[in-house]
Amino acid sequence: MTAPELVLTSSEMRQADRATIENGIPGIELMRRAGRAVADSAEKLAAPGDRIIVAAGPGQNGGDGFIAAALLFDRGYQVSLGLLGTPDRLAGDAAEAAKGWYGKVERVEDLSFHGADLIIDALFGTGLARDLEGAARLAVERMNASGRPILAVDLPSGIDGDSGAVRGVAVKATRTVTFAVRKPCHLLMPGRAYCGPVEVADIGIGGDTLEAKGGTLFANHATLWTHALPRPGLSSHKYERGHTLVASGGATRTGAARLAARAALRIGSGLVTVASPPEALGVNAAHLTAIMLRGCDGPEGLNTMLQDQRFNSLVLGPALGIHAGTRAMVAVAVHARRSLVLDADALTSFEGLATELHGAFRHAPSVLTPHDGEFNRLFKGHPDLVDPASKIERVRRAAAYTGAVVVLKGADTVIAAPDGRAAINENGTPYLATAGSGDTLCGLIAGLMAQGVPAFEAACAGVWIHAEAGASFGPGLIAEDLAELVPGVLRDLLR
Ligand SMILES: NC(=O)C1=CN([C@@H]2O[C@H](COP(=O)(O)OP(=O)(O)OC[C@H]3O[C@@H](n4cnc5c(N)ncnc54)[C@H](OP(=O)(O)O)[C@@H]3O)[C@@H](O)[C@H]2O)[C@@H](O)CC1
Ligand SMILES: Nc1ncnc2c1ncn2[C@@H]1O[C@H](COP(=O)(O)OP(=O)(O)O)[C@@H](O)[C@H]1O
Ligand SMILES: [K+]
Repeated sequence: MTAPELVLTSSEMRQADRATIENGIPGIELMRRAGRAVADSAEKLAAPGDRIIVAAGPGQNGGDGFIAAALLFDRGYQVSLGLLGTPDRLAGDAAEAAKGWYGKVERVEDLSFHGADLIIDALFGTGLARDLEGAARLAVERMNASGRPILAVDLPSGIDGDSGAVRGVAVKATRTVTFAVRKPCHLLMPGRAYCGPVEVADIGIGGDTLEAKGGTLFANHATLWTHALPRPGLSSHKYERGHTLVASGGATRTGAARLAARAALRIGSGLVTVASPPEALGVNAAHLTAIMLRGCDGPEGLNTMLQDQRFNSLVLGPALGIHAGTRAMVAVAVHARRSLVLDADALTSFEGLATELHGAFRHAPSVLTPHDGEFNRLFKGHPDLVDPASKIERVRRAAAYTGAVVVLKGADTVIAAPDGRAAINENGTPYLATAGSGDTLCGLIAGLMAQGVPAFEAACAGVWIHAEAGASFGPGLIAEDLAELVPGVLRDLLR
């Protein structure tokens, strides 16, 4: 089976780099391999003899640029190179690499990018330390304005490697070639949108080293969780496949719960029940067939229902109402120690009250699924959770704080577990931004947990399957479609 795809932060990558050097591959050799990968990648974007302009920065990213420039010159291209700063500032391997470039070292300010068939952006990589200003900023703006194809070395200059944020201004790359593994900025927004297709070049940093220095952050693909997906055996009966309970809102707010319930059933929960306030029983009954329905009056009603141990997975939040009653229902669910997914109103009801959720979810598999707005409302007053620039860091901290797996939704949904594991999702589509889409996601995750899938794997699988279903449909997608598309996605996964 293919291993999960590791993603390393800038500092983890530096450690892997150092360990590789200590194990006997000199830094300059790693840089030569990186530069060769850049040259090889450039050839895919250029025609023989094309004019290639390299913009090199003052660090090792610039060093990669010098190596690539020399190789491309040897391969018959017309190559010019401009440096940001002066050659005497180059140090270490970058200074060594610069010695292999026999052409003129121009000032990056003097380069005319309009004349290029291809630009190689080797200004900054993982060492970017602050916003771009002055000559650096101007160089990036001029590259972008040229309209010429740009190959980014490691990452587009101006993008923060760990957060994917734009530090003032950033190169809009046509393609990016990175080394050993992808970095967070290749998957997180807005960085992902600046990279173009990302090529990962093997420069001889071993899998064991990458695993040892990273090992907790992944791209969210099936390789991460497919082993945990339920596969019913020949003699399985529905009671072995779990019973998901979804709490419904009042008479005019019932659709969200039914969307979640339908998704839980489609993902394989053996039974699904909607727990409905008495006044909404009629509306719910008119719309449910395979899904069961029970009257449930607030927190006490939920408490009574949960005496039945067969309800092993719960969804609370979609259209439940923002008030103390919802908080009380969450308390009942937490006390009952069932698998739990909390979304929407169940999260917003704790606005400003996040301390009540501190460590609350440690004792049972639990998943919180906020979007940015819900996340910021829930954790406002906790700058350590809302302020970090990196979405991965925010989600990891929220997971550690609450004891739940946290799914921070968006175009770059990040899933993190209290133990530090995290995954970034990238197979979504903007068509998923439609009313009720999040409710469906809750149901998928709860339905997987009902079948015994651990919380982190259930959250990662739920997010991926949800996104895959949405992407397979495309324009015109509405939330009702999503659950119906799940069987097709599952069929491919379980094949
Ligand atoms: N890891 C690996 O396995 C391998 C890594 N390799 C390559 O190394 C790259 C990382 O190299 P790196 O650490 O030297 O950092 P890099 O991105 O060149 O930038 C640092 C320089 O920029 C400067 N600077 C920073 N911000 C600035 C700003 N806003 N405006 C202006 N200046 C600014 C900063 O100067 P200072 O902050 O000191 O003023 C420093 O001089 C990596 O991306 C990959 O391409 C490969 O060669 C081989 C294998
Ligand atoms: N641009 C996008 N690309 C990919 N997925 C997206 C995008 N925008 C939203 N989504 C996904 O759509 C879903 C929307 O959920 P949510 O915001 O809770 O909506 P609702 O409350 O209407 O159900 C989330 O799973 C989110 O990750
Ligand atoms: K770069």
